[in-house]
Amino acid sequence: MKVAIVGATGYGGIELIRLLRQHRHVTEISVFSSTQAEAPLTSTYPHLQDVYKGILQSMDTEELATEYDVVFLSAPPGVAATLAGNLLEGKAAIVDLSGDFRIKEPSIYEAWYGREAADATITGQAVYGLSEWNQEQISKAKIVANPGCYPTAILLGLAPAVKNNGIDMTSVIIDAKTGTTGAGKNPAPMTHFSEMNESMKIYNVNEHKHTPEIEQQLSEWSEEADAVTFTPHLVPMSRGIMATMYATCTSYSSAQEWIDVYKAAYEAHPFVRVREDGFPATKEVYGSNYCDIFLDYDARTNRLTIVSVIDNLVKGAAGQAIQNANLMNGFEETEGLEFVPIYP
Ligand SMILES: NC(=O)C1=CN([C@@H]2O[C@H](COP(=O)(O)OP(=O)(O)OC[C@H]3O[C@@H](n4cnc5c(N)ncnc54)[C@H](OP(=O)(O)O)[C@@H]3O)[C@@H](O)[C@H]2O)C=CC1
Ligand SMILES: CC(=O)N[C@@H](CCC(=O)OP(=O)(O)O)C(=O)O
Repeated sequence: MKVAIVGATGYGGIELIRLLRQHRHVTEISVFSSTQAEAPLTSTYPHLQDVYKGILQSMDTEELATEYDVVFLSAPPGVAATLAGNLLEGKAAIVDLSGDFRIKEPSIYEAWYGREAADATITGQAVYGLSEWNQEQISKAKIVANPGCYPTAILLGLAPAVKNNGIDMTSVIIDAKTGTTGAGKNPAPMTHFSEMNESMKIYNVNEHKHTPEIEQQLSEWSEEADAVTFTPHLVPMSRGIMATMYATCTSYSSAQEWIDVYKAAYEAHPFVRVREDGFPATKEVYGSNYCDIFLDYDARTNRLTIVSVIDNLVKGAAGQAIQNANLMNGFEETEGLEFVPIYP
Protein backbone atom coordinates (compact mmCIF):
# COMPACT_ATOMS: atom_id res chain seq x y z
CA MET A 1 0.00 0.00 0.00
CA LYS A 2 1.01 3.61 -0.62
CA VAL A 3 0.93 5.51 2.62
CA ALA A 4 0.80 9.24 3.45
CA ILE A 5 1.59 10.74 6.85
CA VAL A 6 0.25 14.19 7.74
CA GLY A 7 2.14 15.55 10.75
CA ALA A 8 5.21 13.46 9.91
CA THR A 9 7.51 15.83 11.80
CA GLY A 10 5.74 15.08 15.09
CA TYR A 11 6.41 12.26 17.55
CA GLY A 12 3.48 10.17 16.30
CA GLY A 13 4.58 10.79 12.71
CA ILE A 14 8.18 9.66 13.10
CA GLU A 15 7.04 6.62 15.04
CA LEU A 16 4.77 5.74 12.10
CA ILE A 17 7.80 5.92 9.80
CA ARG A 18 9.90 3.70 12.09
CA LEU A 19 7.21 1.03 12.16
CA LEU A 20 6.03 1.30 8.53
CA ARG A 21 9.62 0.76 7.32
CA GLN A 22 9.25 -2.85 8.53
CA HIS A 23 5.83 -3.38 6.93
CA ARG A 24 5.99 -5.85 4.04
CA HIS A 25 2.98 -4.42 2.19
CA VAL A 26 4.06 -0.77 2.27
CA THR A 27 5.53 0.25 -1.07
CA GLU A 28 5.83 3.99 -0.50
CA ILE A 29 5.73 6.40 2.45
CA SER A 30 5.11 10.09 1.68
CA VAL A 31 5.43 12.72 4.36
CA PHE A 32 3.50 15.99 4.64
CA SER A 33 4.13 19.12 6.66
CA SER A 34 2.24 22.37 7.16
CA THR A 35 5.46 24.32 7.88
CA GLN A 36 8.50 22.58 6.41
CA ALA A 37 7.60 21.66 2.83
CA GLU A 38 10.57 20.77 0.60
CA ALA A 39 12.88 20.05 3.53
CA PRO A 40 14.18 16.50 3.97
CA LEU A 41 12.78 14.88 7.10
CA THR A 42 16.39 14.22 8.14
CA SER A 43 16.88 17.97 8.67
CA THR A 44 14.55 17.64 11.68
CA TYR A 45 15.44 14.05 12.54
CA PRO A 46 19.08 13.17 11.70
CA HIS A 47 18.62 9.69 13.18
CA LEU A 48 16.74 8.83 9.97
CA GLN A 49 19.82 9.36 7.75
CA ASP A 50 20.18 6.46 5.29
CA VAL A 51 16.95 5.03 6.69
CA TYR A 52 14.32 7.30 5.19
CA LYS A 53 15.09 9.78 2.42
CA GLY A 54 11.61 11.35 2.06
CA ILE A 55 11.19 15.06 1.41
CA LEU A 56 8.39 16.84 3.25
CA GLN A 57 5.58 17.95 0.95
CA SER A 58 2.97 20.64 1.38
CA MET A 59 -0.51 19.31 1.89
CA ASP A 60 -2.81 18.86 -1.07
CA THR A 61 -6.03 17.18 0.05
CA GLU A 62 -6.98 16.07 -3.46
CA GLU A 63 -3.63 14.31 -3.89
CA LEU A 64 -3.95 12.77 -0.42
CA ALA A 65 -7.41 11.49 -1.24
CA THR A 66 -6.62 10.02 -4.63
CA GLU A 67 -2.96 8.93 -4.63
CA TYR A 68 -2.74 6.93 -1.42
CA ASP A 69 -4.26 3.77 -0.01
CA VAL A 70 -3.91 4.90 3.59
CA VAL A 71 -3.63 8.41 5.04
CA PHE A 72 -2.50 8.68 8.66
CA LEU A 73 -3.48 12.00 10.20
CA SER A 74 -1.09 12.67 13.07
CA ALA A 75 -1.67 16.37 13.59
CA PRO A 76 -2.99 18.51 16.45
CA PRO A 77 -6.71 18.71 17.29
CA GLY A 78 -8.86 20.32 14.61
CA VAL A 79 -6.70 19.42 11.59
CA ALA A 80 -8.42 16.10 10.84
CA ALA A 81 -11.81 17.75 11.33
CA THR A 82 -10.89 20.22 8.58
CA LEU A 83 -9.36 17.69 6.15
CA ALA A 84 -11.56 14.62 6.53
CA GLY A 85 -14.55 15.82 4.48
CA ASN A 86 -12.44 16.10 1.31
CA LEU A 87 -10.37 13.01 2.07
CA LEU A 88 -13.47 10.87 2.39
CA GLU A 89 -14.30 11.56 -1.24
CA GLY A 90 -11.15 9.75 -2.36
CA LYS A 91 -10.01 6.14 -2.18
CA ALA A 92 -7.74 6.35 0.85
CA ALA A 93 -8.53 4.66 4.14
CA ILE A 94 -8.11 7.27 6.88
CA VAL A 95 -6.70 6.68 10.34
CA ASP A 96 -6.84 9.76 12.55
CA LEU A 97 -4.59 9.76 15.62
CA SER A 98 -6.19 12.87 17.14
CA GLY A 99 -9.30 13.10 19.28
CA ASP A 100 -11.38 14.86 16.60
CA PHE A 101 -13.76 11.97 15.85
CA ARG A 102 -13.62 9.86 19.01
CA ILE A 103 -16.52 11.42 20.91
CA LYS A 104 -19.90 10.74 19.31
CA GLU A 105 -21.91 13.41 21.14
CA PRO A 106 -20.84 16.90 19.96
CA SER A 107 -21.90 18.67 23.19
CA ILE A 108 -19.73 16.28 25.23
CA TYR A 109 -16.77 16.87 22.90
CA GLU A 110 -17.22 20.62 23.17
CA ALA A 111 -17.52 20.56 26.97
CA TRP A 112 -14.32 18.54 27.49
CA TYR A 113 -12.16 19.78 24.60
CA GLY A 114 -13.28 23.43 24.74
CA ARG A 115 -13.49 23.63 20.95
CA GLU A 116 -16.07 23.14 18.26
CA ALA A 117 -16.90 19.53 17.43
CA ALA A 118 -16.19 18.11 13.97
CA ASP A 119 -18.94 17.61 11.41
CA ALA A 120 -21.35 15.14 13.04
CA THR A 121 -21.82 13.10 9.86
CA ILE A 122 -18.08 12.39 9.69
CA THR A 123 -17.88 11.59 13.39
CA GLY A 124 -20.86 9.28 12.89
CA GLN A 125 -18.98 7.47 10.14
CA ALA A 126 -15.74 7.15 12.14
CA VAL A 127 -15.20 3.81 13.87
CA TYR A 128 -13.52 3.85 17.28
CA GLY A 129 -10.25 2.04 16.70
CA LEU A 130 -9.73 0.02 19.86
CA SER A 131 -8.33 -2.79 17.72
CA GLU A 132 -8.89 -5.80 19.98
CA TRP A 133 -12.54 -5.03 20.73
CA ASN A 134 -13.75 -3.46 17.51
CA GLN A 135 -12.11 -5.57 14.81
CA GLU A 136 -15.17 -6.27 12.73
CA GLN A 137 -16.27 -2.65 12.44
CA ILE A 138 -12.69 -1.46 11.86
CA SER A 139 -12.24 -3.93 9.03
CA LYS A 140 -15.22 -2.33 7.21
CA ALA A 141 -14.39 1.29 8.05
CA LYS A 142 -13.35 4.08 5.71
CA ILE A 143 -12.27 6.27 8.63
CA VAL A 144 -11.00 5.18 12.03
CA ALA A 145 -10.67 7.36 15.12
CA ASN A 146 -7.57 5.96 16.80
CA PRO A 147 -8.06 5.89 20.58
CA GLY A 148 -6.19 8.21 22.94
CA CYS A 149 -3.12 6.82 24.64
CA TYR A 150 -4.59 6.69 28.16
CA PRO A 151 -7.94 5.21 27.00
CA THR A 152 -6.07 2.45 25.14
CA ALA A 153 -4.29 1.25 28.27
CA ILE A 154 -7.32 1.82 30.51
CA LEU A 155 -9.99 0.23 28.29
CA LEU A 156 -7.87 -2.83 27.47
CA GLY A 157 -7.32 -3.20 31.21
CA LEU A 158 -10.99 -2.84 32.16
CA ALA A 159 -12.71 -4.63 29.25
CA PRO A 160 -12.80 -8.25 30.50
CA ALA A 161 -13.99 -7.21 33.97
CA VAL A 162 -16.72 -4.97 32.52
CA LYS A 163 -17.86 -7.35 29.80
CA ASN A 164 -18.12 -10.22 32.31
CA ASN A 165 -20.23 -8.06 34.65
CA GLY A 166 -17.65 -8.71 37.33
CA ILE A 167 -17.35 -5.24 38.88
CA ASP A 168 -19.58 -2.56 40.34
CA MET A 169 -19.48 0.11 37.63
CA THR A 170 -20.02 2.92 40.13
CA SER A 171 -16.78 2.02 41.90
CA VAL A 172 -14.20 2.43 39.11
CA ILE A 173 -11.15 4.54 39.95
CA ILE A 174 -8.31 4.97 37.46
CA ASP A 175 -4.90 6.26 38.43
CA ALA A 176 -2.54 6.63 35.46
CA LYS A 177 1.02 7.79 34.81
CA THR A 178 2.53 8.86 31.50
CA GLY A 179 5.89 9.88 30.07
CA THR A 180 6.57 13.25 28.43
CA THR A 181 6.27 12.19 24.76
CA GLY A 182 2.51 12.05 25.37
CA ALA A 183 2.58 15.84 25.13
CA GLY A 184 4.13 15.85 21.62
CA LYS A 185 7.39 17.37 20.47
CA ASN A 186 6.81 21.02 21.33
CA PRO A 187 8.38 22.06 24.63
CA ALA A 188 5.97 23.26 27.31
CA PRO A 189 6.37 24.35 30.93
CA MET A 190 4.94 21.07 32.23
CA THR A 191 7.39 18.90 30.30
CA HIS A 192 10.47 21.14 30.68
CA PHE A 193 13.34 18.94 31.95
CA SER A 194 13.96 20.93 35.11
CA GLU A 195 10.25 20.91 35.97
CA MET A 196 9.63 17.18 35.57
CA ASN A 197 12.99 15.55 36.27
CA GLU A 198 13.08 13.95 39.74
CA SER A 199 9.46 14.97 40.18
CA MET A 200 5.96 13.66 39.66
CA LYS A 201 3.04 15.83 38.64
CA ILE A 202 -0.67 15.31 38.90
CA TYR A 203 -2.63 17.22 36.27
CA ASN A 204 -6.13 17.84 34.84
CA VAL A 205 -7.75 16.26 37.90
CA ASN A 206 -11.41 15.45 37.12
CA GLU A 207 -11.15 17.35 33.84
CA HIS A 208 -8.93 15.33 31.52
CA LYS A 209 -10.35 15.08 27.98
CA HIS A 210 -9.88 11.31 27.91
CA THR A 211 -12.55 10.87 30.62
CA PRO A 212 -15.57 11.02 28.25
CA GLU A 213 -13.76 8.75 25.77
CA ILE A 214 -13.36 6.10 28.48
CA GLU A 215 -16.95 6.53 29.68
CA GLN A 216 -18.35 6.36 26.13
CA GLN A 217 -16.73 2.96 25.50
CA LEU A 218 -17.66 1.60 28.94
CA SER A 219 -21.29 2.53 28.28
CA GLU A 220 -21.19 0.51 25.04
CA TRP A 221 -19.99 -2.50 27.00
CA SER A 222 -22.26 -2.25 30.02
CA GLU A 223 -25.71 -0.89 30.74
CA GLU A 224 -24.52 -0.26 34.29
CA ALA A 225 -21.69 2.06 33.15
CA ASP A 226 -21.30 5.17 35.23
CA ALA A 227 -18.94 8.15 35.58
CA VAL A 228 -15.36 7.18 36.42
CA THR A 229 -12.66 8.91 38.42
CA PHE A 230 -9.60 9.28 36.18
CA THR A 231 -6.44 10.89 37.51
CA PRO A 232 -3.43 11.39 35.21
CA HIS A 233 0.15 11.99 36.32
CA LEU A 234 3.33 12.98 34.51
CA VAL A 235 6.41 11.00 35.53
CA PRO A 236 10.04 11.53 34.47
CA MET A 237 10.33 9.11 31.56
CA SER A 238 10.06 9.65 27.80
CA ARG A 239 7.70 6.86 26.83
CA GLY A 240 5.20 4.69 28.60
CA ILE A 241 1.86 4.63 30.38
CA MET A 242 0.95 2.67 33.47
CA ALA A 243 -2.76 2.65 34.29
CA THR A 244 -3.86 1.24 37.65
CA MET A 245 -7.58 0.56 37.98
CA TYR A 246 -9.50 -0.21 41.18
CA ALA A 247 -13.05 -1.58 41.34
CA THR A 248 -15.32 -3.39 43.78
CA CYS A 249 -16.12 -6.95 42.67
CA THR A 250 -19.63 -8.30 42.11
CA SER A 251 -18.44 -11.78 41.13
CA TYR A 252 -15.28 -13.93 41.28
CA SER A 253 -13.52 -14.10 44.61
CA SER A 254 -9.94 -15.09 43.93
CA ALA A 255 -7.05 -13.69 41.95
CA GLN A 256 -6.77 -16.91 39.94
CA GLU A 257 -10.42 -16.75 38.82
CA TRP A 258 -9.83 -13.20 37.62
CA ILE A 259 -6.61 -14.11 35.81
CA ASP A 260 -8.47 -16.93 34.05
CA VAL A 261 -11.17 -14.48 32.91
CA TYR A 262 -8.52 -12.15 31.48
CA LYS A 263 -6.53 -14.96 29.85
CA ALA A 264 -9.68 -16.20 28.10
CA ALA A 265 -10.61 -12.70 26.93
CA TYR A 266 -7.24 -12.04 25.29
CA GLU A 267 -6.31 -15.55 24.16
CA ALA A 268 -6.81 -14.69 20.48
CA HIS A 269 -5.20 -11.24 20.67
CA PRO A 270 -1.45 -11.28 20.12
CA PHE A 271 -0.76 -7.75 21.34
CA VAL A 272 -2.39 -8.10 24.76
CA ARG A 273 -0.32 -10.21 27.12
CA VAL A 274 -1.96 -11.18 30.37
CA ARG A 275 0.97 -11.87 32.66
CA GLU A 276 1.46 -15.21 34.35
CA ASP A 277 2.66 -13.92 37.67
CA GLY A 278 3.48 -10.39 38.72
CA PHE A 279 2.72 -6.85 37.62
CA PRO A 280 4.30 -5.43 34.44
CA ALA A 281 6.60 -2.41 34.20
CA THR A 282 6.41 0.17 31.40
CA LYS A 283 9.93 -0.77 30.30
CA GLU A 284 8.72 -4.28 29.52
CA VAL A 285 6.64 -2.95 26.58
CA TYR A 286 8.96 -0.09 25.53
CA GLY A 287 9.08 0.39 21.74
CA SER A 288 6.56 -2.43 21.16
CA ASN A 289 2.87 -2.72 20.34
CA TYR A 290 2.16 -4.81 23.44
CA CYS A 291 -0.26 -3.99 26.21
CA ASP A 292 0.70 -6.04 29.28
CA ILE A 293 -1.87 -6.61 32.02
CA PHE A 294 -1.90 -8.19 35.44
CA LEU A 295 -4.37 -8.06 38.30
CA ASP A 296 -4.93 -8.99 41.90
CA TYR A 297 -8.00 -9.53 44.05
CA ASP A 298 -8.01 -8.34 47.66
CA ALA A 299 -10.45 -10.41 49.77
CA ARG A 300 -10.20 -7.89 52.65
CA THR A 301 -11.70 -5.05 50.59
CA ASN A 302 -13.39 -7.15 47.86
CA ARG A 303 -11.57 -4.96 45.36
CA LEU A 304 -9.77 -5.75 42.13
CA THR A 305 -6.51 -3.97 41.22
CA ILE A 306 -5.72 -4.08 37.49
CA VAL A 307 -2.46 -2.77 36.01
CA SER A 308 -2.11 -2.15 32.29
CA VAL A 309 1.05 -0.81 30.57
CA ILE A 310 1.70 0.36 27.02
CA ASP A 311 4.19 2.45 25.08
CA ASN A 312 2.13 5.59 24.43
CA LEU A 313 3.74 6.19 21.02
CA VAL A 314 3.25 2.60 19.82
CA LYS A 315 0.13 0.84 21.16
CA GLY A 316 -1.09 4.28 22.31
CA ALA A 317 -0.65 5.93 18.88
CA ALA A 318 1.34 4.82 15.79
CA GLY A 319 1.31 1.05 16.47
CA GLN A 320 -2.44 0.83 17.03
CA ALA A 321 -2.95 3.11 13.99
CA ILE A 322 -1.03 0.61 11.83
CA GLN A 323 -2.87 -2.31 13.45
CA ASN A 324 -6.11 -0.59 12.39
CA ALA A 325 -4.82 0.11 8.87
CA ASN A 326 -3.95 -3.59 8.63
CA LEU A 327 -7.49 -4.55 9.62
CA MET A 328 -8.97 -2.01 7.15
CA ASN A 329 -6.86 -3.48 4.33
CA GLY A 330 -7.34 -7.16 5.15
CA PHE A 331 -3.74 -7.78 6.25
CA GLU A 332 -2.64 -9.74 9.31
CA GLU A 333 -3.13 -7.33 12.21
CA THR A 334 0.43 -8.02 13.35
CA GLU A 335 2.04 -7.00 10.03
CA GLY A 336 4.88 -4.53 10.61
CA LEU A 337 4.35 -4.58 14.36
CA GLU A 338 6.16 -7.62 15.69
CA PHE A 339 8.77 -5.71 17.65
CA VAL A 340 10.34 -7.17 20.75
CA PRO A 341 10.30 -4.54 23.54
CA ILE A 342 13.59 -2.69 23.96
CA TYR A 343 14.95 -3.91 27.28
CA PRO A 344 16.59 -2.80 29.51
N1 LIG B 1 2.20 11.72 21.57
C1 LIG B 1 1.36 10.74 21.95
O1 LIG B 1 1.71 9.90 22.82
C2 LIG B 1 0.00 10.61 21.33
C3 LIG B 1 -0.50 11.56 20.47
N2 LIG B 1 -1.78 11.44 19.97
C4 LIG B 1 -2.34 12.43 19.06
O2 LIG B 1 -1.68 12.33 17.81
C5 LIG B 1 -1.56 13.60 17.20
C6 LIG B 1 -0.09 13.88 16.95
O3 LIG B 1 0.59 13.88 18.20
P1 LIG B 1 2.15 14.13 18.35
O4 LIG B 1 2.85 13.55 17.20
O5 LIG B 1 2.51 13.75 19.71
O6 LIG B 1 2.19 15.73 18.22
P2 LIG B 1 3.41 16.63 17.80
O7 LIG B 1 3.12 17.98 18.33
O8 LIG B 1 4.68 15.96 18.14
O9 LIG B 1 3.29 16.67 16.20
C7 LIG B 1 2.17 17.16 15.53
C8 LIG B 1 2.57 17.49 14.11
O10 LIG B 1 1.43 18.02 13.43
C9 LIG B 1 1.86 18.94 12.45
N3 LIG B 1 0.92 20.04 12.30
C10 LIG B 1 0.77 21.13 13.11
N4 LIG B 1 -0.19 21.93 12.63
C11 LIG B 1 -0.66 21.33 11.51
C12 LIG B 1 -1.66 21.69 10.56
N5 LIG B 1 -2.39 22.80 10.69
N6 LIG B 1 -1.87 20.87 9.52
C13 LIG B 1 -1.15 19.74 9.38
N7 LIG B 1 -0.20 19.35 10.24
C14 LIG B 1 0.04 20.15 11.30
C15 LIG B 1 3.21 19.46 12.91
O11 LIG B 1 4.11 19.31 11.85
P3 LIG B 1 4.37 20.44 10.75
O12 LIG B 1 4.60 21.73 11.48
O13 LIG B 1 5.57 19.92 10.07
O14 LIG B 1 3.13 20.46 9.91
C16 LIG B 1 3.65 18.56 14.04
O15 LIG B 1 4.91 17.99 13.81
C17 LIG B 1 -2.20 14.60 18.17
O16 LIG B 1 -3.54 14.84 17.79
C18 LIG B 1 -2.13 13.88 19.51
O17 LIG B 1 -3.12 14.31 20.37
C19 LIG B 1 -2.55 10.35 20.25
C20 LIG B 1 -2.09 9.38 21.09
C21 LIG B 1 -0.80 9.45 21.73
C1 LIG C 1 1.82 14.25 28.95
C2 LIG C 1 0.59 14.66 28.20
O1 LIG C 1 0.30 15.83 28.08
N1 LIG C 1 -0.14 13.70 27.66
C3 LIG C 1 -1.31 13.97 26.89
C4 LIG C 1 -1.75 12.72 26.23
C5 LIG C 1 -2.79 13.02 25.18
C6 LIG C 1 -2.68 12.24 23.95
O2 LIG C 1 -1.60 11.96 23.50
O3 LIG C 1 -3.77 11.84 23.32
P1 LIG C 1 -4.78 12.73 22.47
O4 LIG C 1 -4.68 12.24 21.09
O5 LIG C 1 -6.11 12.50 23.02
O6 LIG C 1 -4.41 14.19 22.57
C7 LIG C 1 -2.44 14.53 27.75
O7 LIG C 1 -2.53 14.23 28.93
O8 LIG C 1 -3.29 15.26 27.19
